[in-house]
Amino acid sequence: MIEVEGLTKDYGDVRAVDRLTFTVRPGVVTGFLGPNGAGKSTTMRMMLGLDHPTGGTVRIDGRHYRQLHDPLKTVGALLDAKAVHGGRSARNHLLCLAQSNGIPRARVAEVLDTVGLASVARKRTKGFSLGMGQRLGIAAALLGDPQILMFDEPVNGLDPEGIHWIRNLMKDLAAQGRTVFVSSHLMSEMALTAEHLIVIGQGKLLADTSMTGFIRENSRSYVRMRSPDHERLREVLHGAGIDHVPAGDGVLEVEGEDAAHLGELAARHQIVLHELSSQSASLEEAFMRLTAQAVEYHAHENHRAAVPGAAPRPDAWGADWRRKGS
Ligand SMILES: Nc1ncnc2c1ncn2[C@@H]1O[C@H](COP(=O)(O)OP(=O)(O)OP(=O)(O)O)[C@@H](O)[C@H]1O
Repeated sequence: MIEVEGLTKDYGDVRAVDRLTFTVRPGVVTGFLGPNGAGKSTTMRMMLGLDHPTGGTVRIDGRHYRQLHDPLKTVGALLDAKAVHGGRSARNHLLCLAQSNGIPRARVAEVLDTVGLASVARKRTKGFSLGMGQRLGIAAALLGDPQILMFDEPVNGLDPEGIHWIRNLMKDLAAQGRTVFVSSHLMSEMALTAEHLIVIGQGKLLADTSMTGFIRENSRSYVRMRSPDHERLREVLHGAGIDHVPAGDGVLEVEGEDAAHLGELAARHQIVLHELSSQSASLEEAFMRLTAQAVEYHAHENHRAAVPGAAPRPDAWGADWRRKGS
């Protein structure tokens, strides 16, 4: 397992990671979520001994990364898929890694096969597509057959087939009893992949919970009602002491009541309904609600999404979650 305790990283005046404490356990895929600039990559780099913490510790199977006898056989990582020498073939890249880490050559063919790159193994990697590069990075992570795997944004830029493949691979690795820690900004993807979640914002831990618990605790369930007799419906709801919020287009949103009760109430007052539907928030909404105050980079047109207490705006997702500097 991976144990993070009080992990802190300052870059000058910027506190990128702020006293993080959590444990990543084997047997499940653990998703690592956070807005751009939340500190995910910095945390992963510190886990792998690539950055020095300002404070705190990371233990991998009880040891610091630098104390591991066979690092590649203990923990495999995909951090930056582009960090490959473009002049080398995929096979040679992996052979070099295998040789310098005491891994049998035969393992190279195995992992190339696992990631579906066997047919292009002798091609230079500089001609590789983004997806092929990601697959090669994953092959390198799997090379030492490690029990612990860390992937930073593994589905970035992949097509649906590639995303589907990585999702199944993560689940298979976890089902084999391995520890799988994966960061992503694709919430919908994480909902399909991860069973446990670590959520951070501005370097701080916001949630350490199961996926179902996270959605239950942070999402909002409500009923959408729409009637041609909008004003009268509002009066009836008001008269019954039921809070409701107009959501545009004649829609009213009601929290804390079930749809059947609201439908019967409308029927008793002979109010025609054009819509009566129970809504429960997706992971995207839950995540945006939780991190609304910790989002570092906002789209200009959607400030509302980051205002504390403002209603979540899933439609603002793509804009809010653009990479810094893009
Ligand atoms: N080498 C560095 N020097 C100075 N500041 C840095 C450095 N690396 C990261 N930071 C800052 O630390 C904070 C966390 O960055 P980090 O890249 O870890 O976040 P992230 O969650 O991985 O973001 P993203 O999703 O955009 O990749 C940001 O404010 C970033 O600007």
